[in-house]
Amino acid sequence: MSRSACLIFNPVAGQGDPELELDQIRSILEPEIELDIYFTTEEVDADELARAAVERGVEAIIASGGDGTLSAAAAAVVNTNIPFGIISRGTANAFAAALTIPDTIADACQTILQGKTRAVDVAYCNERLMVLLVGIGFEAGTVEKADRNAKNRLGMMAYILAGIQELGNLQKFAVEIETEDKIIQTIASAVTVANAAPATSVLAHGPAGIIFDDGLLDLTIVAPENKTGAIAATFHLFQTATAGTPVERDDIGYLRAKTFKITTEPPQKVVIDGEVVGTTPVEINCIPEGLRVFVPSVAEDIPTEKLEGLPNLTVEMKD
Ligand SMILES: Nc1ncnc2c1ncn2[C@@H]1O[C@H](COP(=O)(O)OP(=O)(O)OP(=O)(O)O)[C@@H](O)[C@H]1O
Repeated sequence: MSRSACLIFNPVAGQGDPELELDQIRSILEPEIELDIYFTTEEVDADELARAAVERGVEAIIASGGDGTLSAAAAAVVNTNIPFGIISRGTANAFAAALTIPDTIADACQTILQGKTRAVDVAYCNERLMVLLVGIGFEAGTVEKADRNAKNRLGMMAYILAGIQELGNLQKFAVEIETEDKIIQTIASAVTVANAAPATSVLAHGPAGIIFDDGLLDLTIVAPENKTGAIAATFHLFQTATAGTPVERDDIGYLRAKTFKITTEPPQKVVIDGEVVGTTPVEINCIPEGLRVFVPSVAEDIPTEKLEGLPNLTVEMKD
């Protein structure tokens, strides 16, 4: 056995049985990787454990928990060049979906065993790390309503129901957005700045695709007139995010930049990678290739050919 890693494990994440899940991780990884295992507690979070691991000079850091655990651990690993492994066991698992990493324990462990890494961008939002996205306005209410209890009872449905409830409270705010080369002022209900985003984070999907290693961030402004408009806008975002096409509604706008300074009137709550962490104003700066992540060695490319299933199909390969 020549490889070693620090495994940071959140024993209360998700809705599974943590003992069984840890056994499964150990049974797959330990034949090849010597694991030094640390548990998060209410007092000691993944960030603190990962910082200590970086100081010990570990070969790799693997975090296992929900998006909160993964984001906290990643904060300590940024700009260290230490490879970072992700084993998602949370409710939303947006991290894995956005970075195209498998979200089952078995496949996530295989990805780490394969050993292939890829440099991905990250960003700092008011000095706090963001790997996925920052949500201003609408998203905070959704995250606050989907608390630990609701997630334990309902899983992913907790977020969906909270989102529907929040549509009833839709608030508008004045926003000023400053990039490297422009200043924009408008009225919005949600502003989302994404480095990487799963298709389920519909409010981030104004542009056709969010690329997590292009050195840029994508900002989407959603500004519906009323609740009916909000439902129509959300549905349109859902359709375009799924199809990978840009939005085409007057009440949704988007732009791409390295840096965003955002102020709102009145101040709005800010959600970073799924956690409510303060209020506007925010300054968000992209850190190109700041995190080295274990990724599947076979990229999950969109297939360019599909023939099987066609009637009376024959395929003859030419010399
Ligand atoms: N041993 C523990 N006991 C109680 N709380 C813990 C413990 N370890 C971590 N936590 C808390 O768990 C939260 C992070 O949970 P995490 O995001 O990993 O899982 P989740 O909430 O199930 O997933 P998701 O973010 O996908 O909804 C943090 O607030 C952290 O303080």
